[in-house]
Amino acid sequence: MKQSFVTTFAHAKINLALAVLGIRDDGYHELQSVMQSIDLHDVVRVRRAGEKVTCHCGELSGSGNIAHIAAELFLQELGLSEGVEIHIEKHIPIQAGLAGGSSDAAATLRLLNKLFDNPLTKKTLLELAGKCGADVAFCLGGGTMWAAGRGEELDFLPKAPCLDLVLVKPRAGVNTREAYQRFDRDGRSGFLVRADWENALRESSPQQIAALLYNDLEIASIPLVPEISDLKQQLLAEKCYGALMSGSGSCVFGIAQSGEHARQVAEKLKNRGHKNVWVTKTADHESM
Ligand SMILES: C[C@@](CO)(OP(=O)(O)O)[C@H](O)COP(=O)(O)OP(=O)(O)OC[C@H]1O[C@@H](n2ccc(N)nc2=O)[C@H](O)[C@@H]1O
Ligand SMILES: Nc1ncnc2c1ncn2[C@@H]1O[C@H](COP(=O)(O)OP(=O)(O)O)[C@@H](O)[C@H]1O
Repeated sequence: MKQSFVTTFAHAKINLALAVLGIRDDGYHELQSVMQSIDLHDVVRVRRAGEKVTCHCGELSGSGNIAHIAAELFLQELGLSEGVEIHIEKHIPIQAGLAGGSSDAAATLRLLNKLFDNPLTKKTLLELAGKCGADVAFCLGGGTMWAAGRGEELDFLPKAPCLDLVLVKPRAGVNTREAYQRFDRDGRSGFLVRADWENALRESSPQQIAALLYNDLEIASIPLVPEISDLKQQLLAEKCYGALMSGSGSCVFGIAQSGEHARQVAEKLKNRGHKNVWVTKTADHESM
């Protein structure tokens, strides 16, 4: 008898703020970040099937998919030799700084734990997530989080208010490793004041949040994809409260004044020939 699927949404994230403090001995960078889940999501379905892991995800199918890697790690941790089948419906753009792959990996870990009757603790799931990638731990629960270390040391922040967002992605993406390499060459480290973020989030003020938007990787990614700078200016010219590149890019988000304003800005960008435009909003933390 065929086993049935379990399904979940894998939410994208934006970095409302990202400071790169410096390079570590392991080659990774020490970060401070305010990470925020958004409504834009992939759909991930998993079921027990066969003796191997299979991952179906259009052009990203196969063992290189980060969700496939996550499933292997999960089964290995439990010493299981059975297989699982993963299906991913992609909606999150790739190489956008929105953690689409990381979120698919996190969703796979969540689903597998459910499918196998919760054999792994939250702590073990976070450890497995850390082995998949720096952003995967955040994507396990999402919400509004303070991230430190490589991005995997997480702490709750006051929940962000509902922010109406316009996302726009240039045709070209940015390879995360390349952005960090560029940062090492040309970048300058800033830092975030956590108390300022806590205040702005507690005030639930989109304007105050917009005033604190910050990303040390922008300066590294703009020479790779110059359109980032232009898109940011367009979002600001359309009276978004603030605009910023997310993560290592190349996606840029604008905090709109309302849902209606976000739709109007998105329409204008589309009319100017920008194809990859989304209207979305912030999403809440989900329990694991
Ligand atoms: C920049 C950020 C900000 O949230 O997001 P994205 O733009 O990828 O979404 C993250 O730091 C990306 O996290 P993630 O995409 O999970 O990184 P990984 O797969 O672990 O690593 C990809 C590459 O980025 C570099 N990297 C990543 C994280 C970090 N703290 N320092 C790094 O130097 C690694 O050296 C590696 O070559
Ligand atoms: N499930 C997945 N979804 C998206 N990209 C994936 C996935 N699995 C592996 N990848 C690879 O990871 C790379 C970066 O993934 P993505 O999530 O788009 O990055 P980022 O958030 O760093 O911009 C992609 O270019 C792709 O080759």
